[in-house]
Amino acid sequence: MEEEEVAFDEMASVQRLHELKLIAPDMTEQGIFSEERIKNHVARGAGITLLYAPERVDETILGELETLAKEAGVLSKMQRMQSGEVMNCIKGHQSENRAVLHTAVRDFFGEENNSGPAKEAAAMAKIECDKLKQFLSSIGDEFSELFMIGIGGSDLGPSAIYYALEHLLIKGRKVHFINNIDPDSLALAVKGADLKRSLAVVVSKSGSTIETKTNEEFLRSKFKAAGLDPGRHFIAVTGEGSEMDDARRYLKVFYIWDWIGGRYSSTSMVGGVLLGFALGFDTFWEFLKGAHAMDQVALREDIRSNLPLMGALLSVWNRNFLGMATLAIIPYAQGMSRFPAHIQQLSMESNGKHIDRRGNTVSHRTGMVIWGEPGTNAQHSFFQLIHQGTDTIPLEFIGFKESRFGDDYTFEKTTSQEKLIANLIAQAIALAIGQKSNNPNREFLGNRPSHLLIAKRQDPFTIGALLAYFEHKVAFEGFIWNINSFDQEGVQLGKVLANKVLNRMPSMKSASDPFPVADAFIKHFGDV
Ligand SMILES: O=P(O)(O)OC[C@H]1O[C@](O)(CO)[C@@H](O)[C@@H]1O
Repeated sequence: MEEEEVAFDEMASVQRLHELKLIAPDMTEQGIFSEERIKNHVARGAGITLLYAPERVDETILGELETLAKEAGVLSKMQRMQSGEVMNCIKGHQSENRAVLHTAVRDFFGEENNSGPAKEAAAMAKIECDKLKQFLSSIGDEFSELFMIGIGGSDLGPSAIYYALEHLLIKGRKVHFINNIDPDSLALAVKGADLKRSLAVVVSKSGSTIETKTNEEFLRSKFKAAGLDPGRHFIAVTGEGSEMDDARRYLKVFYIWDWIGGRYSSTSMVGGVLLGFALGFDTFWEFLKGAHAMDQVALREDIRSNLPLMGALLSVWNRNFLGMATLAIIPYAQGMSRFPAHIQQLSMESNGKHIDRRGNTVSHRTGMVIWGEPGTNAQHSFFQLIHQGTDTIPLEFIGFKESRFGDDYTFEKTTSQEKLIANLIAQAIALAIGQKSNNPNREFLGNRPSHLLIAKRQDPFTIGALLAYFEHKVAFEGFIWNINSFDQEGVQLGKVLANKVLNRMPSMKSASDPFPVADAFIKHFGDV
């Protein structure tokens, strides 16, 4: 059997980990959360420190998790993925059969250890970067606003990154995100916008997503109504050869290719046009550098210093052995407020699978439900359930030592930034060690695991590294579970049915009910 075919439940390490879960360390034991433990549970790379002392692991468990990583051959899979092998496939069944090369679109920074498909992909991506640089300098100050139209992977990552780096917004520039098919999004965005000085970037890898197409036409109609030629304002980012690949309709067309999955595409032109326009090309370049630095970390053979692999192993431990179904991503940084939504798509669209890489139904759990909100706000809303509810919810905290603007205030001897980070640390400790009390209402059971991703500041390099950390963490989880993390067949059925319902709607309209929702519902069920 090939290395990549090892079924999760058949690995010897998996059997041993099932035994070890029964003796997982009790974090509420006095003295367990020692300085030595904290020092021994740290990994550093690409400017990020991963602190995982609050997880329910000890040396024996970590050793066995390392064996699991080796048995599943995850490092060789990561290497093969980054060098352009076809990793997006289901053997013996029709599937996308593609390379997975999002790492190539940021592989310009020196190591150049790639050859073959990865090298070719990097060269194609570099041409798009050069095109972008040239385009941005050619428009000068002609445009001050940008509408970004796209949905899912063509929106979530770029907008999450934009908000994380918004403090670097070029003076006088403004961006609007239009994703939902809800017409109110667009109606609100164009209110007060100066269309004469606006660009619109339409992002769709397939070039055929109905929400994006509709919003594009809707926005074009606004430009036309203002007496403007959309062809002088609209830019496309799309798959080469897609129906949007039409230079006559756009001021400029930028390309992505089928070897970049939508949710893994933020470092391609999918994020590039928006980030370059809003923050400047050099900022975008620094962001790519950070992502590339984490790509290198993901190849580290020493598992304890491979941050995304360690993150994946901890999640697999919590998911498959300690039985946890969800994971909360809690950034202690308001600018990161859209990051949980991006990681949610990245992880749930990738690892929401119940078949393995041969099409067999798996006998183990796969992707977790991902959700989250920034702290400290989250503490004042749903943390009660995390502390004292009946489900154990692991957490992935993100924090920065410095604030973005450096504009802070000392109140009662500490700054706001210090209060923010103190809260993060306090939550991780409180959730792990709990609190004993004679009053059951004041008792905290503890043993609620978490780990912390800490960096100096929210700069472009760090945000790139954090993005790539999650991309690789998700891929490593998929490698361990032996599933294909790179397709998304599950979202197709809904799209097909929505079109059927839409096609029927006109014939069902009547004077008394121009929007026959209930009838459409009944008719459709009747047909199934
Ligand atoms: O970039 P496109 O082709 O418009 O797709 C948008 C999104 O829709 C999906 O295909 C899911 O419907 C995502 O995977 C993708 O990120």
